Amino acid sequence: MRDKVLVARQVPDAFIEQLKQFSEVEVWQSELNPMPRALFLEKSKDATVVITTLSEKIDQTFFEHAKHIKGIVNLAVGFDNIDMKLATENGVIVTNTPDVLTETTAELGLTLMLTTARRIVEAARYVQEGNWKSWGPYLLAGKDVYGSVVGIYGMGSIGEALARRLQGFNCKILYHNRTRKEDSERTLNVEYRTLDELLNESDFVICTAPLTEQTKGIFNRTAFKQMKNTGVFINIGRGGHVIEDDLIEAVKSGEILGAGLDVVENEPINETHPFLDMEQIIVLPHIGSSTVQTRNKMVQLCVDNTKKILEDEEPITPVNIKKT
Ligand SMILES: NC(=O)C1=CN([C@@H]2O[C@H](COP(=O)(O)OP(=O)(O)OC[C@H]3O[C@@H](n4cnc5c(N)ncnc54)[C@H](O)[C@@H]3O)[C@@H](O)[C@H]2O)C=CC1
Ligand SMILES: CC(=O)C(=O)O
Repeated sequence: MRDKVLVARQVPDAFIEQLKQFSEVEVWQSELNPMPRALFLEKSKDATVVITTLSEKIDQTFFEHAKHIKGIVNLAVGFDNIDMKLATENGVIVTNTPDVLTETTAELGLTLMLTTARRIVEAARYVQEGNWKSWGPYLLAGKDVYGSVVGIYGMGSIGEALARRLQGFNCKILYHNRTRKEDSERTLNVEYRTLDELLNESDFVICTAPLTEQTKGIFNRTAFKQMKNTGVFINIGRGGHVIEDDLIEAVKSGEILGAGLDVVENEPINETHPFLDMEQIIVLPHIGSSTVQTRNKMVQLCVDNTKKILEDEEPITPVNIKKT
């Protein structure tokens, strides 16, 4: 019998055709809505590989259902949806999609900085709503990215790609990372700081770290208090890095100027979320990697990783188990 691959998010047909060349395939037919949890668990029962997104939680319940599972192929570089300890204990290979999305996500990070600093969303809405009758409130509202001090929290692939872009804006670039990166300091002209120093000194603080037990809730009341009153917080990491009530309080009380968020804690949010009442908080619907070219590269990498796992070969981008 052929192995079954369960694809939990609709992807272009050409990729499904590739998968069908070496496996049975079941696909959740919606690009927009995640596969319902009960259905995902049911369909995982006879799957050898599942191709997942951040919506699919891979936990104890999953492993109780997916008795034949060999690989979890995550359509994302972040894998905080997966209990890695359990996966490894169960001998299950996990793969992700590093590198192919780095430049696109950094580009979105820079876009979000510029958008937030120059208040592009509110200014465009002001015109759309027919309010541009005289030189309005946005004439004196912007903040320069050019020449500013930018603190990058998490100097990995995306952090470095962002640093390269910010050089063109003549920024002083500070970073905080789990381990100090002396090579990057030399090649990218970035300076290491403790997190406290980074928060104190930066005009923009941008989070590009993975969500882990150590980074969860790191942007909280204490952190925002350390930032400049004119400081802007940008998050392209994960919503879980931020205590959202503390961010709202920090912006309302003027402890920081504003925030641009590509990610929030419970995605998607609806119009009742308090962020959406606040002009100085811009929220995007988690589109860091969302260009057609990059999403296609991510899916192709998932197909290639799946094939390797089914052929008992080392996958291209494993997160945990390496064959010796
Ligand atoms: N908004 C979006 O659409 C996207 C968001 N992401 C997020 O960005 C994250 C980073 O992606 P990459 O740069 O490709 O990963 P990466 O693994 O290349 O870089 C992560 C960096 O964070 C550092 N780090 C880990 N724990 C830390 C800690 N406790 N304190 C300080 N630094 C720490 C690591 O040492 C590493 O340098 C992903 O895990 C994901 O959560 C990634 C892609 C798209
Ligand atoms: C899309 C995303 O958030 C990731 O690749 O981690």
